[in-house]
Amino acid sequence: MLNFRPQEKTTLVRLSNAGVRRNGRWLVRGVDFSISRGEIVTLIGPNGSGKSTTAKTAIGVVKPDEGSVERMAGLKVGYVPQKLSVDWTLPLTVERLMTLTGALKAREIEEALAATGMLHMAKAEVQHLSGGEFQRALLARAIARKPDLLVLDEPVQGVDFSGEIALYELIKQIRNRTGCGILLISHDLHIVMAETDTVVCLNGHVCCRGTPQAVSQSPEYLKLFGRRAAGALAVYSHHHDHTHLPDGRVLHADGSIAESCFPGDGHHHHDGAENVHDHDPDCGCGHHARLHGFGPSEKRDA
Ligand SMILES: Nc1ncnc2c1ncn2[C@@H]1O[C@H](COP(=O)(O)OP(=O)(O)OP(=O)(O)O)[C@@H](O)[C@H]1O
Repeated sequence: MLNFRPQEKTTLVRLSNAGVRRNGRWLVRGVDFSISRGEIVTLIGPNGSGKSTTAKTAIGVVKPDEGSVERMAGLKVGYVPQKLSVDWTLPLTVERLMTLTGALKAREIEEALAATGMLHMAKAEVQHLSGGEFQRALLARAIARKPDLLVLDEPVQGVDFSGEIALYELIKQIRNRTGCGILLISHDLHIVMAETDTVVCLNGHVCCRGTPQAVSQSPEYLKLFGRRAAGALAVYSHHHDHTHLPDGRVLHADGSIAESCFPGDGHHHHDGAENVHDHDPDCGCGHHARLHGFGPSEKRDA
């Protein structure tokens, strides 16, 4: 059930040509995208491609060294980082985890835990939670202050496939109920939430972007995981034709090495005609995405 008015297209955050440089190396460069209220943007990319850096830049934890980041005035962010610095040797209940970074009213804690299906575990020790329960507890903490933008850095880490589907379902429900914008970081290059409006693939810069669309039905997949799984996940498959070396230089498919990688640098090849070029045709990056959606034929409750 959609409780917010989707026509409200308020831009929450906009990155324009944003770049972050550390120790003489560009961690990310030329990043352009925006997130509006009710929108889901997913960042994908190989390890070290700059996903977390980009997310931190979007919320203001990291300042861009070039380009700009605009945020809606008074933007409230709920952030679930990739790693938590918590002393796991100390006892910590789910309830206490909720207030580690700031006070919350009992009612706010209760509502957030209920929304993530964790109310019955309020008194449970965090150390004993399963991977899926732990991620739900972190989600509860992030939504408790009713953020305009929810930033989730790998929210399905340590969660099995069924748990992953359930978590994506929950994230979708939170978006539908509150109308917040969601910036998701996916550790998986191939699987993103089907509800994602825009997938931004990073590899030190924006390689490509696209909309995960349901274009096919896989009987094996549906048999294995059921129809609900088909509605929750889509596959976004593509490849990179260059690798970013540890020193920041770029190794291209033809073996040549360049200082940086930008559209029109002449080091990218184009795929065969069978690929669907679903990203910005002007990007010129030479990366092409093919979407194999395991799509639902039925209309979802978005
Ligand atoms: N503060 C920093 N100073 C120097 N280098 C950094 C800093 N933060 C990140 N890096 C480097 O920047 C690159 C991008 O890191 P980032 O964590 O953004 O990538 P990622 O795509 O999120 O990676 P992963 O999938 O492994 O989590 C990495 O090579 C990382 O070592």
